[in-house]
Amino acid sequence: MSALLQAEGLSKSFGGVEAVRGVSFELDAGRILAMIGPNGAGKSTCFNMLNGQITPDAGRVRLGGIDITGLGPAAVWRLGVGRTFQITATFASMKVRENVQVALLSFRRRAFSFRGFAGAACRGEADRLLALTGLADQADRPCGELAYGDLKRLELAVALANNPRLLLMDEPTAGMAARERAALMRLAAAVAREKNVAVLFTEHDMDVVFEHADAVMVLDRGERIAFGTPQEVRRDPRVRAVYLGEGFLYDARHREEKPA
Ligand SMILES: Nc1ncnc2c1ncn2[C@@H]1O[C@H](COP(=O)(O)OP(=O)(O)OP(=O)(O)O)[C@@H](O)[C@H]1O
Repeated sequence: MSALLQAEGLSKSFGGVEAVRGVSFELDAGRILAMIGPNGAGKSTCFNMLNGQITPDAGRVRLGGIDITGLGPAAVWRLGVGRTFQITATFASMKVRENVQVALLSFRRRAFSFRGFAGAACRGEADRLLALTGLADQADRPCGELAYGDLKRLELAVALANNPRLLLMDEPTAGMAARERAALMRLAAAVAREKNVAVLFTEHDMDVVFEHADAVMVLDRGERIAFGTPQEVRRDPRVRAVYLGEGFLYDARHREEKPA
């Protein structure tokens, strides 16, 4: 059986800059893939080609065997690609539950009005998503009052509203304290397994990457330079060269990797 997500030879240039060059990879349902690389490696451009924000110059993207290359973000979202953003994207004045309801209504193409928000629409389903993401007891609070970690959970609940088969998470733990980071990624991993959702995330925190990803893809200057299990990638000489001098290969959790 073919993989849920198949990216084949993706390329994109901006003027003279080749942001992504011939990147291919596959991702199965229920698996978690981290995409890492130094600043400017092409991670965001790759992400944007997967969710339809950018049309590749070359290459194809297939989801469940269907070619989605060149479709816009709304069409890609409808086909089952959810996305969380680096900057939290919720409506501050609305309640937590209402934010999820709006996402659910939007997916069902049902009309809603901000002034006369019905309150009852999709309420049960919204509450199920809030329970799944550990926010049941915050459902009636305005989003503007939430702690940052809870806002990120809410983003995850909103991203799950279209029942995605693939979830794209752009630096999901940016700005969070270490304990919160681990909790959010444990949650994302649990959701991936429970709902058989494939997760692709970009991340600068290597502890998060090595602890939560099933596989890691490394980009450098637009090219894929490594793909494998966290252990394989950590040992890869090209990856080591790219990250030379950065502590992540030798951090406290992987003492066995520390050079003598
Ligand atoms: N819209 C754009 N116009 C011009 N150049 C761009 C555009 N988007 C990206 N680039 C360039 O393409 C290259 C790859 O950028 P991209 O943002 O994809 O990298 P990244 O790995 O996500 O970086 P970071 O970790 O800093 O977010 C960079 O050289 C960047 O300057």
